[in-house]
Amino acid sequence: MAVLVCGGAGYIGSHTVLALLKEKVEVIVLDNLSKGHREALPSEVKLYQGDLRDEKLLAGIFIDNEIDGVIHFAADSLVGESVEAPLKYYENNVYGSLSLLKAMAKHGVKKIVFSSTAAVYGEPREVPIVEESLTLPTNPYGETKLAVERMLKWAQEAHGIEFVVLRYFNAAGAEEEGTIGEDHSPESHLIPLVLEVALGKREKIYIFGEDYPTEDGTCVRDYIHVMDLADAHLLALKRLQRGEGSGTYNLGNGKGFSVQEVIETARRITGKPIPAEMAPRRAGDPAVLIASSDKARKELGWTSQYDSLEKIIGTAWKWHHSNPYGFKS
Ligand SMILES: NC(=O)c1ccc[n+]([C@@H]2O[C@H](COP(=O)([O-])OP(=O)(O)OC[C@H]3O[C@@H](n4cnc5c(N)ncnc54)[C@H](O)[C@@H]3O)[C@@H](O)[C@H]2O)c1
Ligand SMILES: O=c1ccn([C@@H]2O[C@H](COP(=O)(O)OP(=O)(O)O[C@H]3O[C@H](CO)[C@@H](O)[C@H](O)[C@H]3O)[C@@H](O)[C@H]2O)c(=O)[nH]1
Repeated sequence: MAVLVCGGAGYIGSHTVLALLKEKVEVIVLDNLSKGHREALPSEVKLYQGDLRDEKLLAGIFIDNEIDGVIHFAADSLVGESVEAPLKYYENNVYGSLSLLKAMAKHGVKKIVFSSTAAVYGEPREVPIVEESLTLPTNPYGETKLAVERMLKWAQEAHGIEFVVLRYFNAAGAEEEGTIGEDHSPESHLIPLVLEVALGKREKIYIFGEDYPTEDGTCVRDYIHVMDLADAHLLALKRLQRGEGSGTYNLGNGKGFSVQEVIETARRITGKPIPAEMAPRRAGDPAVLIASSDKARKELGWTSQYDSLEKIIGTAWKWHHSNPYGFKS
């Protein structure tokens, strides 16, 4: 089977490509390299360097390749930026997905796995968060992801496109051998920033808020290893192949760690002091985000291999330590 991976040169996409290749799935990647890296992909992978919104390019890809299914990672995904530039998010995330779904409907491709996010829930009313929890995004990023989720539902009804929506919590870590890892520019995620301090690339880490209603006052998040996410995509594709129908799944470890706990764990793993300084809250940050992934375990057969913060930060450190400047291109 051949799978088109949109955004496959990005962080989670490139790790998923590795998992697909391991299972001998033929992979075709579409990525405009706005955030991704050619180097993150094995040389044998066919890369179309172009944009999801380029309808001619998409038509060509579907005509030239026998594509059985699509995994769709391509999006802008910075919460803060989305508040400042909401239309950019509607343009890329909603219009890009619309363009993809139109091409799929036209070329008779009926399976898609879509990257959604915990940000669709907004400020949770209960933790752990289950899939039926209220979806009330507090920023345009989450709003655009929810809009695509709804578009998928209608595309299924009208065009028979079956979907698996995966709502990831906080992706972190790197492929075990340290060959690929996270390299965002600018970087905004906590774990890579903390490790950049350990590497001496940054002076200190700023802790955004110490007055949250949590045990140590800092925000709590559910960190999930990128290879566990990659596995979930394979399982989602298999579910669609078995004809078990569409579904929406949370993906997290079901355990929350505070910003302070992340920093302390990174200090232990790296053996570096990692200076930290308190800073004001970051707009739009919920205090606690923890997933219930029971549905993914039950219906996809998903399990987490990297279920401790030590394992997650350990693999991230291996990547950052041996590639302090990330990918070359
Ligand atoms: N990283 C996380 O913690 C996290 C959590 C929840 C959801 N997600 C979602 O998962 C997906 C992947 O996240 P990531 O961290 O790997 O991001 P990323 O930025 O590393 O990867 C996205 C890739 O898509 C490409 N891209 C973006 N717009 C494109 C377009 N119009 N045409 C072609 N290519 C395009 C980028 O160049 C990049 O390679 C995103 O959809 C994101 O919203 C990420
Ligand atoms: O320099 C920093 C960076 C982050 N944080 C805090 O660390 C936590 C985690 O932040 P970050 O790594 O930026 O992740 P989130 O903002 O939680 O968002 C991630 O996880 C969400 C799902 O939970 C996804 O929707 C987003 O795409 C993904 O970026 C938050 O409380 C931040 O306030 C700091 O204190 N200092």
